[in-house]
Parts: sequence; C-alpha cells; structure tokens
Amino acid sequence: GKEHAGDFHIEEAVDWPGVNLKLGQVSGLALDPKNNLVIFHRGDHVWDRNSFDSSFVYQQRGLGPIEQNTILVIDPSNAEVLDSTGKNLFYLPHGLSIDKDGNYWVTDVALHQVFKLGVHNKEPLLILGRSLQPGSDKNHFCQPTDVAVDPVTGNIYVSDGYCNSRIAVFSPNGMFIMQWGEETSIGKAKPGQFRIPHSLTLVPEFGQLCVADRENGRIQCFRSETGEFTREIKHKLFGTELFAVSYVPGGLLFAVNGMPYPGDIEPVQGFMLNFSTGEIMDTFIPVRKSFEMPHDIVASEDKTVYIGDAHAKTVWKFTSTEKMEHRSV
Ligand SMILES: O=C(N[C@@H](O)C(=O)O)c1ccccc1
Repeated sequence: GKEHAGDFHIEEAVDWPGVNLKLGQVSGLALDPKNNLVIFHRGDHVWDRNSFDSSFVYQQRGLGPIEQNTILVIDPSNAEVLDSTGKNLFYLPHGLSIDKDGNYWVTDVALHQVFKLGVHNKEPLLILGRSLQPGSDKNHFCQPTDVAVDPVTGNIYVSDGYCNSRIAVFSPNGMFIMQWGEETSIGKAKPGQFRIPHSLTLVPEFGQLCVADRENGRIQCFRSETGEFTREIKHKLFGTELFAVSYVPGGLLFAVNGMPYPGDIEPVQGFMLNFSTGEIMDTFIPVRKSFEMPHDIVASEDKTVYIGDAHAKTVWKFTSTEKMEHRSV
C-alpha cells in the first residue's frame, strides 16, 4: 500500500559504550576525515570561578599543563580509544575542529591561543595569540572559543571569545586578514553583535559561517568572505543560551542550548534545524544520564550526532531513525 514519507527522529544510540569513557570536562568535539570522533577534554583541570582574575589572566599556571592526553580519537561504532595525544600542552582546552587535511585546530582559553596540530606527531605547526596574555588585536585573543578552517581558501576563522566579541580571520599561514563583530549594546542585540561567540560552523555550499551567539541565545550567520551579516536563527525554544552549532552538508544544522536559567521553561536539548528555512525539525535528549552543560556538538552526513558535556564529563552519540508516520495497506 501507499506509505507516507518516513519521518526522521534523532535519538540516543543507547548501545554505544562511549558514555562510559573516563573523561575530564569535555569542551570540544570534531570528526576526522575517517569519521572517527575526536574529543578535546580537560583531564584533571577544571574551569571554575578561581581560574581567572578580573583581567582574564589565568590564575592556575602553577598546576602546569594537563598531563593527561587531552585529545582522544574514538571509534564511532564501539567507542574504542584509537589514539590519544595532546598531553603537557594545554591548560584549559576549549574548541576543536579538524580541517580537510586532517590537521587538528584547537583553542585554549587559559593560554588565549589557537593551535594547529599536525596530522602525524601532533607538534604545533602554527600558534596564534600570545601565551597567557589576553588582548584584542592581531596578535592577542581573550579566551578564544572555537576555530574553523575554510576548505577552499584555507582561511582560519576564530571566534574570540568570552572576553572579546568578534570573529577574527587569518590566512592559511597565520597573517591577520580581517575581523568583524562587536559587544552587544544595552537593549536588543543587533545583527553582528555578540555575547560570547561560542562555537563556529562553516556552511561551504552557501559561502557562510554560522556562530553560536551563546548568551544572546541565537545563531548568527555571515558571508565568510566579507563578514557581512546574512541571517539570524532564533527560537523561543532555545531559551537563554545557545552553546554550539554544527552544519551538515545537505542542509541540516544541529545545535544544543544551555540549562534553563531560573524561571526559564525551555529545557536543555539538542536541535535539528533546516538550514535554509531555520525551522526546528526535531529535538533530542539522552536516555542514559542527563545533560548538565552540553558544550559542543558535531554531526556527520548520515545524521550521526555527538554531544559533549563539560559538567557531566560525558559524550553521547545520537542517530537518526526513520519512523514511518503511518502505513496504509
Ligand atoms: O561558561 C563557563 N565555562 C564553560 O563554558 C566552559 O567550561 O567552557 C564559565 C564561565 C564563568 C566562570 C566559569 C566557567
């Protein structure tokens, strides 16, 4: 008989053992060219009220860099740790992305720096920013949150940061090209204004870069070549904070919001959005354990989605199951 088109639902892959991985605060997730999950976590370091002074200078240098491997490569099917690297380099890991050649790009909010790590022995090939020195110019970031590398131009986009409100763009060899964005002024947030640009995702088919404008609880997108504002995606269902975004070639945009503030009714959850229309197509939460501070999200073309949580110290895997709306026989 005639069947209605299947309806996709995203739900936790409850047989995936990765939720039991022993991790520190999970800050960044990415997929490598082989679709392995790569996790950036803080080992035994935590970001709390004592981590920075009022000028955003990191206060816990005495701890030394994290001695555990902060970057884990995980088998997507059985969650085995295929590789681990990144020890004795970082103080407070934050963003992670992987470029088309498989190089890792990470940010460290304590160092106020962006690192490019080579595919092989992961030694830094490029470092942007000045170690432990917050600032806001061509050579200084202030708690940079994420980094994305354009697959065509090789240009490097940095979302900077907690204590800045800009997107800074660099050439493949690290020369400053341009920046855009400003602090959100009192009252309604205007286009191009940020309150913690927290996560980046490139949308190559549309020549755009989208930003999780965290405390404005919205996604802003820009033309990646010029920084020109193209659109905002915002829903009441996002609540106060929108933490992370991940675009999937083919037109889907995934996002995750923050725990409800006192008085908020919107629950913390993952979102699957239609990039072109901005509409919410599905929402999802874990079955095992619960979101505490979901911090990053990464999705692949087959609608496999991972969410990493900085407070639950957990990564969940979600997959898309096609539920036939109903069959007429
Ligand atoms: O948001 C915060 N942290 C998370 O995003 C994170 O851990 O990356 C934070 C802000 C102020 C003080 C302490 C932590």
